[in-house]
Amino acid sequence: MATTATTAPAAHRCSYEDYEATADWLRSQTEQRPKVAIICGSGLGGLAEQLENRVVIPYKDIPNFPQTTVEGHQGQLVFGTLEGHQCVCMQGRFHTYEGYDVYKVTYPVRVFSLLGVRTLVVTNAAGGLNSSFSVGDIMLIKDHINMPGLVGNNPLCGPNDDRFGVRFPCMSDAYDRDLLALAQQTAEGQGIGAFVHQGVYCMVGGPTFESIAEGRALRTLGADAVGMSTALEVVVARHCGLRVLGFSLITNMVVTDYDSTLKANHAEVLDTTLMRTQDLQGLVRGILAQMPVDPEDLYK
Ligand SMILES: O=P(O)(O)O[C@@H]1C[C@H](O)[C@@H](CO)O1
Ligand SMILES: Nc1nc2[nH]cnc2c(=O)[nH]1
Repeated sequence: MATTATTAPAAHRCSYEDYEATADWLRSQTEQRPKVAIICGSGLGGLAEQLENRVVIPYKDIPNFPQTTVEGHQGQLVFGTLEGHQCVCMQGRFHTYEGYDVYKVTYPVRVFSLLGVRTLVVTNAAGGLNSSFSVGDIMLIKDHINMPGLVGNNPLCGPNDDRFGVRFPCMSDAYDRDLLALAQQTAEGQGIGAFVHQGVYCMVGGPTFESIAEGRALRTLGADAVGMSTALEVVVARHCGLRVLGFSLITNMVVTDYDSTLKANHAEVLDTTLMRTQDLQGLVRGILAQMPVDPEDLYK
């Protein structure tokens, strides 16, 4: 009998023991015990270079880890300290368009949770849909539209493992409002508020960029930016109780006009990340510098 995304065969899902085996192996490679995980988007891996006392572990050496296949994603975990926080950075993430299922794409998030991570910072490169945005703007993600999840391709499909979280997790609070406010305030303090906005990120499957009709439809749905990642990771992070802070770098404007001759392409995406990577790194550092090391102390 044919299987659908909602009834993925158990073999495609990962067991608690798989996640634990990976977490145990990572613990055996470093004494660092990160509380913050950072997933770096396309061309945005430079943030991991900022860590002090770095321990670098290639994905190919990590049990059960997938490999990155996309240009701009290096394929290694970097442990280290940033602004006083013990962090683990994914220099390269996984996407469903690479052929990975939603369980593999989100595999690292549950491993991070088992390692003791409490806060997840996600970054991505995205196409701008909001006509007031410009290329090079930074969007603080205040909400998402999880397009794969809405049609049943959700990493929480299948039997629920209560050791991670509840069967029906809430997503109306997916992006931590206190961290969002701190990010906005930090951006203003750093004098970059003019190109930092808040907005809704829509995840689509890719790897095609949007047709004009698709771009228009997503804008009508309420998306301010569109990309091919992040929402699945955030769903799994919220399921296991992590706080989430998300950033989209607007690397191109989605074409929504039949008279336009612009054509989205990955080279342009990577070029724009070069232009803004320092600002984004500075912003993340500025936020971490003001964030209490113990998340329980946040805003006490
Ligand atoms: O990993 P992210 O979401 O930053 O990567 C975006 C989406 C595609 O992977 C790629 C398209 O250029 O950039
Ligand atoms: N889907 C999608 N992903 C992107 N990632 C960077 N730019 C884009 C875009 O225009 N569309």
